[in-house]
Formats: sequence, structure tokens, C-alpha cells
Amino acid sequence: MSQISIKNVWKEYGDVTVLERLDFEIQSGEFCVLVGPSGCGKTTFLRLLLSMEPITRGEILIDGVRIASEPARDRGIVFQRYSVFPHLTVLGNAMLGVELAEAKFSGHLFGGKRGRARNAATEILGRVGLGHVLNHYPAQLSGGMQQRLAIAQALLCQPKILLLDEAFGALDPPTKAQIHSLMLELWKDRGMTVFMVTHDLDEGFSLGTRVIEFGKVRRDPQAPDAFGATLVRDVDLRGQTDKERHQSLASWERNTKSPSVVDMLQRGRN
Ligand SMILES: Nc1ncnc2c1ncn2[C@@H]1O[C@H](COP(=O)(O)OP(=O)(O)OP(=O)(O)O)[C@@H](O)[C@H]1O
Repeated sequence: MSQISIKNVWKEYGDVTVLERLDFEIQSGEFCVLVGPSGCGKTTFLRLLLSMEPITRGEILIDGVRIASEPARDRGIVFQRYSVFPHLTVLGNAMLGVELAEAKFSGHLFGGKRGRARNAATEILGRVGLGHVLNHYPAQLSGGMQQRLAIAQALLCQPKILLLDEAFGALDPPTKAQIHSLMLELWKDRGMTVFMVTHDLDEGFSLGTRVIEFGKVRRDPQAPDAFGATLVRDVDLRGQTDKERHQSLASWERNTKSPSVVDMLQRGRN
């Protein structure tokens, strides 16, 4: 489990400010959901958490220590589009992450290490419901099965923090519901801190212990890229029953102002 501290984080690409003044903490073991309009910087934020991008200003600490400048095994990610390799079997795909982490140059493990990686992969694939298709190739799997494989790949490196970037967005509702249950089980069993980006508020309010929204509060009509998004809403759902979660979602939706109203308020402020 890991506590994440976001301290006055900014992300700029040249003159474009994507994120600004992000300042919040995520407690160990939280299931934190991140929502916000398209293009507001949600994926960029995950990339900062993964150290795939440098932070322009500010810092991110995990358990009080500034995050490493390069991606590390303590942080895993699952993307929306299946990030599996078509030429490898299910078992080969699952083992690949461990092989690349433990044999950086050759990408292959041998002997006892390979046996241990195979056992670990077989175990986790059984856990995500793919134990019966270890020798299948991704093209032989449904979208939901491919996404289970991507989850298994991420979990095999035993991340303390798991990032989900619209990971379930392409799935049909019944498959999505199954993967939600699986995700909640895995999150509870493994005590991970989960950070999930989604556009689906039902999903966010049913899975999360907390829902955070990014959005722009400062705008310059002459320079649309001058200001970035920041944290605009933060709802704690810990301990809520399903009924209370529905009420929290309804209240969130009631409080969501239409873009035109936000723009009017904004113009008044500028
Ligand atoms: N390498 C880059 N150089 C310049 N601008 C970038 C770069 N990467 C992302 N951006 C810009 O950062 C902004 C935020 O993009 P990002 O993908 O993080 O948004 P998002 O909230 O995840 O969007 P969506 O919900 O549509 O996935 C976009 O305007 C994008 O064009």
C-alpha cells in the first residue's frame, strides 16, 4: 500500500499549460477515480505518476519519497486498448512483463527463474479467469478476455499502485460488470492503491472510494493554453452503501453546471 502526495504539480509543454496547482493526497489503499472533460489532462497526470513524463514544477511523493525519474515496477498501468502482444500466447504475454523487468537486456529468463515466472503467471491468469486459455493467442480471445490479460500482466509485477486509464471503456455492459467485480476483489486482496481514469460516472461512483474531478478554473480567451486544469471537485465515498453512492452520484450530477454557465462565471471572473 502506498500513500501518494501531489505537491503543487504543474505540467507544461512549451507554452501550453496542461495541469496546474495540483495539490492533494491519496491515502494508502484508496480506489481513487479521476474524471474531467476530454483533454483536461487526466492521462497526462497518469503519465506523471508513472514517470513517463517529467513534472514541470512541484513534486510527487510515494510514501514520503520523491518518485523515481523512470518507470518502476511499483507502478503498473492498464490502458483502454488491449496492450497485449499478438504473436505471444496468453501465458507468454503474462510472463513478458516479469521477463523484461528481470532480464532487461535479453528479455528472457532461464532455469529456476523462468519456472517461477511461469508459475506466478499461471496463478494470476487463473485468478483473472484465463486459466483455460493459457496457450491461446490474443486474436482468439474476446475483448473482455484481452483486458483480463492486460490486468494480469500489470498485476504480475506486483505494483503497489495500479493505474487504470479508461481500462474498461471499450467493454460491453455485462463484461464490464464482471471485470468490475474482479477488479474490486483484486484491489481488496492485494491492498493496492488504485487510480482510475474514466468518463463513466456510474463506474466511478460504484467502484471508487473517492472521486476527483479535474477542470479549468482560469481561462484567458486570448490565450486558451495559458492555464491548465486543476482539482475542482473531490468526493469521499468511503463506507458508503450502494444506495448512498447512488445519492452521491445524483448530487454530483445536480451540481454539475453546464459548460455555458461555467463559461459565464469564468468571463465574470476574468
Ligand atoms: N507531448 C505533448 N505535447 C504537447 N501537448 C500534449 C502532449 N501530450 C498531451 N498534450 C496535450 O495535453 C492535453 C491533455 O491531454 P490528455 O490526453 O492528458 O487529456 P485527457 O483528459 O486524458 O483526455 P481524454 O479524456 O480525451 O482522454 C491535450 O490538450 C493534449 O493535446
